[in-house]
Amino acid sequence: MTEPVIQFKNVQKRFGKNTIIPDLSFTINRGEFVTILGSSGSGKTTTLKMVNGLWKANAGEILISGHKISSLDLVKLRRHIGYVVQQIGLFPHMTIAENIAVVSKMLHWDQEKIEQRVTELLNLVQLDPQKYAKRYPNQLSGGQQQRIGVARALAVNPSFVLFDEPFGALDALTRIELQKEIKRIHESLADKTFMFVTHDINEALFLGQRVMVMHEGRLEQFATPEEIVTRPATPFVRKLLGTVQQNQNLWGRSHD
Ligand SMILES: Nc1ncnc2c1ncn2[C@@H]1O[C@H](COP(=O)(O)OP(=O)(O)OP(=O)(O)O)[C@@H](O)[C@H]1O
Repeated sequence: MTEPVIQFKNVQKRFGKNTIIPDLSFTINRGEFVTILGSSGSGKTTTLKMVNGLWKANAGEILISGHKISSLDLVKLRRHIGYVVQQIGLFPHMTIAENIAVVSKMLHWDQEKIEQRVTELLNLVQLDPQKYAKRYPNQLSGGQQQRIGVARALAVNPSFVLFDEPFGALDALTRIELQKEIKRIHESLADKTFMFVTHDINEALFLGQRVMVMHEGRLEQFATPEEIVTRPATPFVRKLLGTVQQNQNLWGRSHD
């Protein structure tokens, strides 16, 4: 059964005199993994920030689990929303375990429950708790730090997790490894809704059960990867798909 959990209805977003998003409508269902793909400046991050209330829409309506976002307590809302970004901002003076437990501590979970949860999360992101819990962030590789970012975002069991280019700074092999991990994690957690922003078309098509393609604040297509590839809805989507072919051609030529 599909259950709408994130709905945008004719949402408009302006910064000063600039209209960044003129009129955006879409629905995301519980448990979906949606990727947002688009050119730079197309409004992907702005869209994510409207989901967790960091930005307010200038017009239209945003509904979270059926409630108007304007009627929700934003502090409570954000506890139900994990956020993973490229510069994950782990606290350098805190151990990995302490970094993961920041929000649980704020919510006054007891120590035993916190320790159990940290162990569970380190196992989930495939970092041995014995080995990593007491380390500091600068003792981890970039890929391992991103795994901690994912663990921290999941710490208090949020219903939604927003990812903003989390793997953008990683080398290609680590990136592929983490893409597989995040897909596995989504499959292993029932009913978690993931929204994942990326510039990388392969990443978007691999991860998304549906892919939202944005251009200049507009939704060009919102469909399954298969549909996007076989039936691109607009010239922009077609051009985007063409870049994959162009890269393959470049690669082919350099190996002639
Ligand atoms: N706080 C702000 N004040 C003014 N303009 C902003 C602000 N934040 C974003 N913008 C503008 O809104 C537009 C959309 O930005 P946004 O960050 O959502 O794009 P994006 O698709 O995530 O881009 P990128 O992939 O480059 O991160 C850009 O033109 C940007 O300059």
